[in-house]
Amino acid sequence: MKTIDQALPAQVIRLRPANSHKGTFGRVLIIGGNPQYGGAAIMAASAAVYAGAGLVSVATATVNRSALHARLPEAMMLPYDDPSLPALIQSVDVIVLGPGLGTDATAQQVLTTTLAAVTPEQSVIIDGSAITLIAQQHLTVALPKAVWTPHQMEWQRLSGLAVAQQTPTSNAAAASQLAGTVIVKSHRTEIFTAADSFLNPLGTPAMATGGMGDTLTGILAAFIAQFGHHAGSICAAVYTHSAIAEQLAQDHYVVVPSQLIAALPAYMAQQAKK
Ligand SMILES: NC(=O)C1=CN([C@@H]2O[C@H](COP(=O)(O)OP(=O)(O)OC[C@H]3O[C@@H](n4cnc5c(N)ncnc54)[C@H](O)[C@@H]3O)[C@@H](O)[C@H]2O)[C@@H](O)CC1
Ligand SMILES: Nc1ncnc2c1ncn2[C@@H]1O[C@H](COP(=O)(O)OP(=O)(O)O)[C@@H](O)[C@H]1O
Ligand SMILES: [Mg+2]
Repeated sequence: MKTIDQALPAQVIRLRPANSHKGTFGRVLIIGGNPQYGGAAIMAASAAVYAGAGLVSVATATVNRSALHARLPEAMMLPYDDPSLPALIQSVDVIVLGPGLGTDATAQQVLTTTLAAVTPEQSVIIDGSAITLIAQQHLTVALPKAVWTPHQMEWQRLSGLAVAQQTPTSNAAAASQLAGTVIVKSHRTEIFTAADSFLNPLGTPAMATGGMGDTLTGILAAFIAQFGHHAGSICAAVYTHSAIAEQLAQDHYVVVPSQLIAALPAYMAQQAKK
């Protein structure tokens, strides 16, 4: 397993070309946020906007509309049970499926609609409740550009490996059974691509607070949208999330996801100039 190099974010995060527009930096769609977990979709969308995605939309429960618009006017919104969801899905480059989606019948319907609408060219980050639903039903997801982001409990559900059995070797074997890339999140996150595996050397217990993983999905989506779907972008996104948290944790007991999100543009400008 390779350790992610501290020079990687500067290699991946580039200065923006002068001749560019919002379309240059990719279209991201966040699908999640039921009436109980609207904040998860808002944090994922905020992270995508602040990490530089060109256009960000959110498909979420209707009740979250005002909160989303008040908190993040840059994002567009569609109710996740709207009949035009498949058309919206097909118009974007990167989809985040699952933060705060929940596991009830509505969530199941949204999952089914989304998996039927996505194409193999699209990057799909599968997180949170979507992982739990897919694991419960033993669904096979054959998307080559899937990026799975389970925490250890979600990974237990998906892989069948109890948390105590989640060693790098057994994680790699289980990850190879899934299409795409698997990010097994823990205090030292591991990343498994088809060809390689990587260890994130950063991260702090100040990150152990609800919404931190929702935030990672937005950063991943924005990095893939801007810098391409490859191991470098994915590892740089994971590293950036933890690097900013470590900086903030020097003088903050807990790193609040919204605070990490607000720090993204400055961190990225610094890396782009290197
Ligand atoms: N503000 C919000 O709206 C929030 C919504 N959330 C959403 O709530 C839904 C349920 O997710 P949960 O993760 O809470 O529930 P899960 O049922 O998936 O996880 C249950 C528990 O697993 C335990 N656990 C063991 N090892 C862990 C590890 N390494 N990392 C994280 N947890 C570990 C934790 O105690 C956690 O509460 C997801 O859709 C998620 O996106 C959460 O992200 C929390 C914040
Ligand atoms: N003690 C810790 N040390 C390092 N990183 C942590 C620690 N606790 C949590 N994290 C990171 O925070 C994120 C938590 O993700 P997740 O549990 O999905 O959060 P949520 O679903 O509440 O948004 C992961 O990226 C994980 O690696
Ligand atoms: Mg999570």
